Order: sequence, then C-alpha cells, then structure tokens
Amino acid sequence: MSVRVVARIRPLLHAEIEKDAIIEPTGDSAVVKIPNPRCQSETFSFQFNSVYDRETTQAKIFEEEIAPNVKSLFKGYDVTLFAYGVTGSGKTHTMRGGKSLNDRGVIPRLLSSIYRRARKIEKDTEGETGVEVVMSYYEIYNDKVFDLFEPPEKRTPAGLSIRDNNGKTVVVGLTERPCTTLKEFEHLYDEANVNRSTSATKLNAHSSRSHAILCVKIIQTTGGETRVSTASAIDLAGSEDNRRTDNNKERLVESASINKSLFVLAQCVEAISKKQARIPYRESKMTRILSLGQNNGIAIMILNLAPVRSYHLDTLSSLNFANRAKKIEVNEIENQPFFREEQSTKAKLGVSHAPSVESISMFRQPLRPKILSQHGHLRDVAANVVKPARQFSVYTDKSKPAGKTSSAANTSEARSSGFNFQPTKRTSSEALPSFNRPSKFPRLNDLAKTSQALPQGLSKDAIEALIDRKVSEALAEHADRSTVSSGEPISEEMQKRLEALEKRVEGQESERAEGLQYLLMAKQHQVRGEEASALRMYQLALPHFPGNEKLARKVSKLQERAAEKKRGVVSETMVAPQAPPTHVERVTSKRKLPVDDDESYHEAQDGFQCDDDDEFIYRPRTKIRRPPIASIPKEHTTTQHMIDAHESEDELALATTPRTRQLLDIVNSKDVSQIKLLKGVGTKRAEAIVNCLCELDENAAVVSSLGQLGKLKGVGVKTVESMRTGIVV
Ligand SMILES: Nc1ncnc2c1ncn2[C@@H]1O[C@H](COP(=O)(O)OP(=O)(O)OP(=O)(O)O)[C@@H](O)[C@H]1O
Repeated sequence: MSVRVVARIRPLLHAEIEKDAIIEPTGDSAVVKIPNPRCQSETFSFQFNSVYDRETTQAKIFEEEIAPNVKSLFKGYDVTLFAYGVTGSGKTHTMRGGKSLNDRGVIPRLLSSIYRRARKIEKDTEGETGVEVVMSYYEIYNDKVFDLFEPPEKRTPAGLSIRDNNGKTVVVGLTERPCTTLKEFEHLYDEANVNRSTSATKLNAHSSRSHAILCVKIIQTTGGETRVSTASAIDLAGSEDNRRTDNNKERLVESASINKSLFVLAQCVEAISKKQARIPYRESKMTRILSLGQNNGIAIMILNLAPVRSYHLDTLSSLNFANRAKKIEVNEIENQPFFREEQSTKAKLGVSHAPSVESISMFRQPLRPKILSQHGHLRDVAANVVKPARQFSVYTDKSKPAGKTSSAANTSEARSSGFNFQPTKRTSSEALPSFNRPSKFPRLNDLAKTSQALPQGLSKDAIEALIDRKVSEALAEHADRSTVSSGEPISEEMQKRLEALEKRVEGQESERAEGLQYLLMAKQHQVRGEEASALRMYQLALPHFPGNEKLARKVSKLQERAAEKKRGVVSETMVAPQAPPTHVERVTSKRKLPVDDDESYHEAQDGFQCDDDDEFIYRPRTKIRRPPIASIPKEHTTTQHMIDAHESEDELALATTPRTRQLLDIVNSKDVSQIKLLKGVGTKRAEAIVNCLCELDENAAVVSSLGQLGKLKGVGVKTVESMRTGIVV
C-alpha cells in the first residue's frame, strides 16, 4: 500500500483576495489544478487520493481520512499522519486546530476517537482487555531534538541525541507520559505545545519553527498477551522563501535549517520514488527519524495548500513533492502481540489483566525507536525475545492494479487485505535494512506455543534454552541479511571520507558540530555535482571555522565557478518550479501526459532541472520572449538583478492595485526629485533609474509592471517591494 496523499486547500485569509486565488475547485474530488506560472493558459494537474477544498471543515477531514484508521490502529497497525506544506498553508491548523469544538484539529479528534474505542473494548470484553495510552512529544528545531515535555529553559543546548540501534533510529532519553483520559491528554498536549518553538514571521503570525512529532502508544492487554501499536502525528515546519519573509538573523537560521531538512526529505522521497540505491536519510535528523518508507503500517500525508498566487512556486513545489510521496510503498503489517511473563503470572494469580504503565517502565525510555514504527514492545519483552525490525520496501507502480480508487484505498478492510506477504523488492540495502518479512522469524507467542507443545517433563531451563537458541538463530539470520551492501554511486574513498565526517558530526554536540554538518552537506552535494548547493553549505559552514583559509579558498573557487556559469546563462535564466507535475494540460494544445509519470513530464517539460537546494533553474531551449523592457541596453541587462518567475508573477498579480499604479506613475514621470522620495531609493538610485529609462527607446521606456521595474538597473525585487510598501494610498 502506498502512502495515502490527500490535499487540503485552505481558505483565503483576511489579507488575501479572491482574484489572487490560483487553485480553484475542479469538480473532481481528487485533482488539484494550478496554472503554469510561466504561461497562464497552461494548467498543471495533480492527482491525489483525495482533495479537500477551501470549505472543508475540520470534522470532515477527520471523519473521511483519519477516523477509518482507528480500527486498524487497535488491530495492531501503526498509523502515521503527517502534514506537509509551505509556511502558512494550514499544517498546524489541520493537525492541532483551534480550541473550539468545531475547530479542533486531527490530533485531538484522533485521541478522542482512541479513548472512545478503548472504553468500548474494555466494556465489550467486560474488563478482560485493558487499554492504556502513553504519549511522547518532541520537536526537531535547528536540527536538534528536544523533548516537548521539557520547558526550553531546562533543555540542554545540544538537545537529545539520536542513535542507530539495530538498524533503527532512536531518540535517547525521551519522556513518555501515560494519559488515561482525553482530558489528561489535552492537558499534557497543550502544556507541551507551549514549549514548541513558534514565532511570528511575515508570512505567518504563529509560524512553527520546528518539526513536531507526537507519538501515541496504545497498549492493549488481554491476559498475558499485550499488543502495542502507535499513532504518530507529525506537523512539519513549512518551507520558507526568504526573499519574502523579511526574516531576521535568528529566523533565517531557523529557516535555513527548516529548508535544509525539507530539502533532504524531498531528496529522500525522490530517491525512493526513483528507486535509487542511496537514500540520503542521514543528511538531516528529521529524515533520519522519519525514515519515511522504512516502516510498516498506514501512512497518510496531508498536503496543505495555500490557494493564492503569492505561494505559486512554493505550491507547485509542494505538489510535486506530494506527487512523488504517493509512490512510496509502506508494508501494512500489524504489530504482533507478545507475552509477558509477569503479566501471565499475575493472570494466573487472578490479578487484573490490564498492564500498569509503570510495569512497562514507560516513563523514561533509554532508547526510542524511530517514530513511524514504534515497536516499543520489543524492549518490553525484556531480553526474552527481540523481534527483528520489520521491513519496508519500495514497490514498482507496475505491480499495483491501475486505477485504484481513493475511497476504497483507505478503508481498513482494504488495508487488512492489503497485507503484503511477497518478498520485497528492496532497492537500498544501505538505508533500508534487508530483513526478510517478520513472519519468518519466530515470535514469542509462536515460541510459547512451541514450548506448550513440548513433551511433558521438559524442564523450565530446557524450555528457556530452546527459546534462547531459536531467538539467537533468528537474530543471526537477521544480522546476516542486514549486512548486504548497497551499490554506491560515489567512490569508495569518498564514501569513507563522508562516513568519517558523519561520525565526527555525530560525536560532537558543540557549535563546531553544526559547522561540520554544513561541511558534510557541502561535500555530499559536491560529490553529486550540485555545486550551487555545495557552495551554499560551505558558506553556512564558514562562520563556524573563522580563519580557515582552505575553506575560504573553496568558497571563492565555487563562487567563481558559479559566476562563470551564470554569465553563460544569465540572459536565458529564470527560476521555474522545481516540479514536474503529474500531468500538464495545455489549454491551447490539449496535450495530455500520463497521470502518474514523473519521467514523462520531465521529458515534456524539457529544460526544467534542479540545480540547487531550493532554487530551480529553468533553461529553455528556445529564447524567452522578453517584455518591452528588454530593450534596456545590453550592459544593463547583464548587470541587472535576475528577477525570478516567482517574484515577477507575484508582482504582476499586484500590477493593477492603486498602490502599484501610483508607484509606476512616479517612476514613469522620470522625475528624480519624486523618485528619490520613494522608500528605499535615494538620489543615486533615482538617477540610475531615470538614466536607464532615458536610454530606452521612447516607446519602450514606460514601465508597465512591477516585474519590469525590478529589472531596471540597480532596482531588484527588494527595492520594488520597499518602494511599494512606502506608498500611502
Ligand atoms: N482550513 C482553515 N480554515 C481556517 N483557517 C485556516 C485554515 N488553514 C489555515 N488557516 C489559518 O491560516 C493561518 C496559517 O495556518 P497555520 O499556522 O496552520 O500554517 P502552517 O502551515 O502551520 O504554517 P507554519 O509552517 O509557518 O507553521 C492561521 O491563521 C490559520 O488559522
């Protein structure tokens, strides 16, 4: 079963106006259409499992997408929800929501459902089955992990460390809190949310500056048998275009970290969807912890979309990410129950069957398994049995029946029947440990059954020894399989150096470690030939290694190379969406491409390529027809700031407002005394603008849009923005 991807379009906010909306209802509940930012007559269409329009209530999205999975959760499946989207697109609103009953988000509703079901199970079984709920909640802020149950002043600056434990990523020293009622949960959840890092940015007054990960463990005990499953809800921080945020230094650092981790996540998703051998999980803590696609259970991604033009490119980028994410396969394997001697003994003695949370030593776990598949019970078996981690693998789309309908796909029935007992077609043994399916390994209850079937008279010690032997055999088999190596795309020597660097990074928690992390990222980008992103990472590393000449030389060398490259393409370069969307609808030509085929779109959209961390350069084969301002003398066009499509689209959208008209009138007056009074201009810049306009052919020397204004010598997008904001209408 693939990750289920549902898109939710948020309503317009106060400052947004209807005519700026670019995502309109399509009448199809599974398709999002968005115009091509470079050609409005062309529309990109993306198909997801479901699409929810602006009017969708919190209740509807929960009832249709999340509620059907509660049953599966109690059957032993892990359920993972995560919200993805650009900053201000409604992730936190969807996950947490507001305080009123109607506004409550997915998380409180899910918990409410969990408690309802738990009480029903307890009632139906007349108390024979007991259900306990335990939660942990943490955030990844600036690539550091913090327990949200700990107030910021008590945190260590380095945060909690994460370790690889038997192929799993674990957070060390995380608190787990039992919560027996919804009220108790809400209290703990609200308390922890106060500790979450949020700040006001220009794009969102309550912007989350971290990725928040809530894990709710459900422990069901019947007699000596205990089943543990986990619901994880992840509210990712949103990507930010810092040309629009006006972020200060602190916000910029956060933003760089958010963007970096989301960039790595996108790379992981791309690598998984393209079945590449190397999945770069290790390049950020968030991706290490998420290990998207490495786990079992049910995964639902809510793609939050802001419907307005100012988010155009970001929205395209998100749509493209989601389009890839939907191809990730997750094994729907339920967590098997296990037996606990202590409980069995209690049962025999007639003591309550319900487990006590304390007895499971849940309060402070020494090692925490990765969040998507919290097989926390492995530890609880307390050295009696260690089950191997379950496997995940990426399947080809071909193996799936075509035309799967979204409604059927999400029913618990579909899920139960969606058990995949086929051997997996693993593509990366490095990132995805190559275990065989768990059913091949002896489970404790199997072992228990075996021991029950043993001839009478076999001593307890002999049974123990037999169990030990079986478990050792299983572990040895598991270890053998785990050591299968992956095909590395980079040289062995380079790989060694990267690993050494990785180890150094992991071993240090100082500020230097942050610098080393940037260095590591830089190197990784460089070996992949992504020089622009490598340069950015080296630049971020620079302040951590003051006086390091070698590093400074490296940066200037890369800068030179980038400048050379730019000189070669500047006249033809504009920024375009990262995204090859699923299918392009040309309104004029009606050309259609296969819905589920990234590659074919790549071909069709020849020229799009990812050149950078967060910048996607478009190099068309044919020349772009320039607007009238192109008649600006050559020396100006080569020195002018490059205006990217993103910004000019935003600006064109604003071109008809009175404020913009007034600004353009002032500029077109060619009156230095008036122009210099514009905010952020001054005499020198005003003269440059007027000179530039005077040099133009008379017909062309009228600036008719903010995009054109931004292309004038010495102006640029920031200046245009500041000129606009300075005008009082
Ligand atoms: N479906 C919705 N209905 C009403 N208001 C919404 C909806 N979605 C989002 N909003 C509003 O939009 C604003 C931004 O939403 P929110 O803070 O959830 O964004 P976000 O994606 O979590 O942003 P960030 O990544 O910066 O934290 C908030 O004021 C929120 O109340």
